[in-house]
Amino acid sequence: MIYDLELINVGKVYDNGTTAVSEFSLAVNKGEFIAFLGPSGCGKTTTLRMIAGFEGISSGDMMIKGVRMNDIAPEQRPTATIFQNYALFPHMSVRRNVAYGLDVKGMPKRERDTKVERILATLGIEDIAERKPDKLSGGQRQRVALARGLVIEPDILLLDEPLGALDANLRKAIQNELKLLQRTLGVTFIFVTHAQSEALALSDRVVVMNQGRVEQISPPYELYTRPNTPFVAQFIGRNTIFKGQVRSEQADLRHVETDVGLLGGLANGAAPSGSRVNLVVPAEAIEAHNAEHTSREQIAFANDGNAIDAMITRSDIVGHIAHMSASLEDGRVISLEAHSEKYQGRNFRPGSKVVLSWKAADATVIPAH
Ligand SMILES: Nc1ncnc2c1ncn2[C@@H]1O[C@H](COP(=O)(O)OP(=O)(O)OP(=O)(O)O)[C@@H](O)[C@H]1O
Repeated sequence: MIYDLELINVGKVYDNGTTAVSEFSLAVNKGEFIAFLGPSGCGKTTTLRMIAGFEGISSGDMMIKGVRMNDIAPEQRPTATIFQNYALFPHMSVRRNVAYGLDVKGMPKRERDTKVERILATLGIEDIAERKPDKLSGGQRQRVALARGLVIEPDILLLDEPLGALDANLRKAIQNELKLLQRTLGVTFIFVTHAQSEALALSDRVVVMNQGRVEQISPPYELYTRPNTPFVAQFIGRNTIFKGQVRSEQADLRHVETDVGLLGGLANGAAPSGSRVNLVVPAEAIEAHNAEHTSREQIAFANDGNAIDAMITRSDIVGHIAHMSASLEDGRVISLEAHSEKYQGRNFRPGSKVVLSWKAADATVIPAH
């Protein structure tokens, strides 16, 4: 199988001895939208720059369409890069900025002009084609940068926090456009971002990085519902993590002895009896029941044994989402989230005694490492 992009155990050690990336492996299919997500300094930009050829690769191999790229100069690679600051030429009009990459390739004028007009139309920026970048809005500059990258018809478009300079509303609008554009053109996108919601909303698969290493590569929903590592469980979504030891196993189901009792979830990876694990429960999976109306035993019976005593400490409805916090017996405060309709007529005020439950299928058991 030939992938559009393949990184095989890629590593980067900078000249000053900093190890920025270790054993990064990833295989990307044509037309996939991949996001690199992780905290500042985890190696996202370094990896993107190695793919573009702006940084050398210290170990491993990088292939594009089956051809080894390690020693190929950036301009010889079938990639284009969009930088956060867009790096537009200030003295050139939009049209000339977009044409620049084709001029560098020595493309004949007619062919060049046809391609430039086509991409200006695709991005809806024909009417600003004669303007200079300083006469454009943030969103328009963003589109020009995209046009400039896409006009050379790269196999892979590399985007380094391309929406970082935009305000929240525009960011949302451009996210949708970007996704549509990528789908229409079928170009492979590799997108670097700090913003979790952006990575989850846009990409087919997310690469979560931590300290230069890949933690997990999964489609957004899976990342959200089935984290593979404690880091991902803490970094993505709003999860509660119970530490404990596996007491029993039955197919994927595990019962885990924790500080607040025996709790159930589905194993993601090896979690044999006796092993130390984390039980990860998403805020959306937890339901609050009024402790005065239903017994803990009844709730446990209906929820695979998952029923713990708690007290509501905060309860807010924001839009149509109910956000609550509850303190557990061990003093820990955890988050719950649900569609507000779910709790209509049930008045959970701070101080209310509740039993919290979730289905084992909604919780994930991962090795503690
Ligand atoms: N030119 C360089 N020389 C030495 N170390 C560097 C260089 N560039 C980056 N680093 C280091 O490599 C590590 C990874 O940096 P990188 O910029 O790839 O992270 P990042 O995930 O993109 O971070 P951010 O989200 O803040 O941009 C960091 O420890 C950083 O300090």
